[in-house]
Amino acid sequence: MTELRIRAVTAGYGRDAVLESVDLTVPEGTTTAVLGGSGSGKTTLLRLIAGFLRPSGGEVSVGGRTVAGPGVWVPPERRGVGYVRQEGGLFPHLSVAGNIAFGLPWPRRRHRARVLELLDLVGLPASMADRCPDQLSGGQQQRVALARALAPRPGLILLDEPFSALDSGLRAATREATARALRAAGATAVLVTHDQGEALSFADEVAILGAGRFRQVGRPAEVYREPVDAEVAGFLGDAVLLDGIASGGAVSCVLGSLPVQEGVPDGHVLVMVRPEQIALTPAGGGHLDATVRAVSYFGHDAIVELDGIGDGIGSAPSGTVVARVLGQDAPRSAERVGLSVAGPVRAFPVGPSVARPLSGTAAR
Ligand SMILES: Nc1ncnc2c1ncn2[C@@H]1O[C@H](COP(=O)(O)OP(=O)(O)OP(=O)(O)O)[C@@H](O)[C@H]1O
Repeated sequence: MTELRIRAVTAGYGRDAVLESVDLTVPEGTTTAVLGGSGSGKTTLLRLIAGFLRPSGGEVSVGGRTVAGPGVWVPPERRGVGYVRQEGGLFPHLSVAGNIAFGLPWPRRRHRARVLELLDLVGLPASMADRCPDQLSGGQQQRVALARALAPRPGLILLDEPFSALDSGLRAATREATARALRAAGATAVLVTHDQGEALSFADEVAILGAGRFRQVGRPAEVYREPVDAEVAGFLGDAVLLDGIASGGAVSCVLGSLPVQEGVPDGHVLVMVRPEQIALTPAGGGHLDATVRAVSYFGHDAIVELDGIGDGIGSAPSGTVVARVLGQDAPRSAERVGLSVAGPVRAFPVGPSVARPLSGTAAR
């Protein structure tokens, strides 16, 4: 089992630093998902850990051994790190067994039993061993790529958006098979993804990368419920953002007076409410009434845009407040409904010099 530690690492291409003095620890046997926008440096981070890129400062250690740092450089093949790419990258001219065996050290490449064990680990039947990659579905190919990466028993596995090319059903099944295989192998893993649901459901910890550094690292429920700022909140899921005034443990905003999470100083704040915190009732049955402006129906749930909300501070004629409800409970457009908010809500202090109109927006 292997811990990954990254300390004050700066890296990039030429003179352009993509990562600036970043720190990250992935405890042994756990998975951290790195979430960030396109171009934020997720792949650069994996290349740095794998040894395909040298840092210009800082230190990377794998299993307590420094693999990159001042005066130290361990080449990729000697780091004991597995890498699974977005497209799997199987060798088309080798069978499934040949691809997996390629990941084994030379003397063991003929060990059929180990190949079959690895197929089983990633949830594929032994009968697939002699197929060619083009006779497999995308999800099966990704599982073979994972088996190949796990073959030499690396302590650390890097997964670079390995599910993103798969359709949603296959994606979920492949993700679950991967999580099971990683647990069974006891591997430490770093998953890079654009998909917040994937990051929150797959990993023990989520690390949000932006502007060259980690903006927040924490357990999924912690980063979802207690994001450090509005931008991170928007990265992790839908967020209704409202101007408000905090005072004595409550905030006043267009949704009324709401209990606020601890530690928010009195004053002007940006209030964050997750859409599922807003419950809809028949008109007159909640704290406030509102009018349904539009409904986006997804089957299992629906997003309901609301306006005409009762008298909070600064009623928000141009802002958007959205609620997430069960699909079967979705109201109709133009219907008048009641709403109430399950607190406490999150709020971010706003500097006194920042003059903002009181309004509401939905970061999606
Ligand atoms: N080989 C390279 N040479 C120069 N610049 C590069 C190179 N590879 C990546 N970059 C730049 O580094 C930045 C980070 O790229 P990176 O691929 O790490 O981002 P990412 O978060 O993985 O993006 P995406 O989600 O779109 O894959 C981008 O601005 C990119 O243009």
